[in-house]
Amino acid sequence: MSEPFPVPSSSAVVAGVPPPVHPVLQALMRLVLGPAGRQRVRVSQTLLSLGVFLLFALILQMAVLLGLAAADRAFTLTAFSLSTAGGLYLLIRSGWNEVLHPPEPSLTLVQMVCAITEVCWAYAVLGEARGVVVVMLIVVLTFGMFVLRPGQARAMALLAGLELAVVMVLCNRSEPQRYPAEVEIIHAGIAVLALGAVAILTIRFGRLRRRLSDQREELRQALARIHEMATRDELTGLPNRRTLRERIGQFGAGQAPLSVALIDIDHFKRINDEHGHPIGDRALCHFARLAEDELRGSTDIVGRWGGEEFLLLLPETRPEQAHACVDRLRRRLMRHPLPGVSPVLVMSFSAGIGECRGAEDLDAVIERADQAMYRAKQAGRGRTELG
Ligand SMILES: Nc1nc2c(ncn2[C@@H]2O[C@H](COP(=O)(O)OP(=O)(O)OP(=O)(O)O)[C@@H](O)[C@H]2O)c(=O)[nH]1
Repeated sequence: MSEPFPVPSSSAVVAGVPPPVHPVLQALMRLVLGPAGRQRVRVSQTLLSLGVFLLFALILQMAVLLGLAAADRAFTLTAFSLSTAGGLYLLIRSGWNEVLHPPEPSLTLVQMVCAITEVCWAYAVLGEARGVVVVMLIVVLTFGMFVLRPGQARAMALLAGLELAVVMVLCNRSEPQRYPAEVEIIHAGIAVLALGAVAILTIRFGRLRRRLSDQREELRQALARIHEMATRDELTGLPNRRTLRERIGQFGAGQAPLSVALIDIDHFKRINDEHGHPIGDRALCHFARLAEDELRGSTDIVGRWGGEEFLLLLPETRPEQAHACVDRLRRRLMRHPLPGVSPVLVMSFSAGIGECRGAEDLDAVIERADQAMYRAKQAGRGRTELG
């Protein structure tokens, strides 16, 4: 007989894989919490606060049974707090929170304002047991500890203090025997202490979170820079030799037709000698931009192989087509001298083309392209040879 619930295998437990969830439980979780993702986290947080208010309703009920609170007042407060918490749950579960308040879809501030109001209201309901209200306010403010910005934390603590003060004064005015001024002063002092401490902690926590998030952003940028440095040629911005080798590896052996063209700028030493090294650098960048422009951006790749050598990877291209492509690039280079250089600097290059044949190692293809390029140099430069 099969197990009613799938039992996790010991290897899954050892590997830290979460045990499988029964499909019925999965469907139930989906119904109550919604699909996985950020919204599910928001829904479960709202559900948690609904749970807290259910407990709160039980405490109120106990207070009624013990004769500490009037049943009608407790009922009104319970109805209000459960309907606001339930309404917020439905609002977030339905996804309307993202439509109504996109900048802060968790509606944390709204939830906290409701909770603070209900807890302060309880102060007027609970009579002799009202001391617990300060503890409840701390619980409410603690909910904001992980999400509120320092300014918001201050505002929430201030709101809690103000609302409590108003309720205290009103209670003292309407029922001075039940809410004597001296007891209210002590309660107010304790509330100021407790709310102040939670607010300070929340503000510090908020600053720490901001620092962490800034550091995470710096780290992300640093990683992007490191990745750029590791994969791109610093001078021309083209993929470097390592990246080219990786891309060649990705093509995989036998995925013909793939042509490889090795290009070497002619008499580059002379350019450096006659115009200076900075102009030589600019000449390499000039070639890089023209080559990028000439190739099919989505499939072809041009990278710097080293020095004044460039490599073209031309997938789905036969050697004759690659030959035509390289010659087009040469003509373009001759039509576009390096701007702002006198006397006019017209560059040319020699190229060798290798074709990937069947399951041949791509290093061997590059080697053939290199030999063909050498032959082009030998034959007088400014030409392309097939390998
Ligand atoms: N400006 C500059 N020059 C470089 C760079 N990398 C390599 N070179 C120079 O490129 C020149 C290449 O010279 P050679 O290998 O003699 O070749 P060539 O002068 O191009 O002659 P052929 O290839 O035979 O046509 C050397 O002087 C290198 O210093 C670079 O990044 N910037």
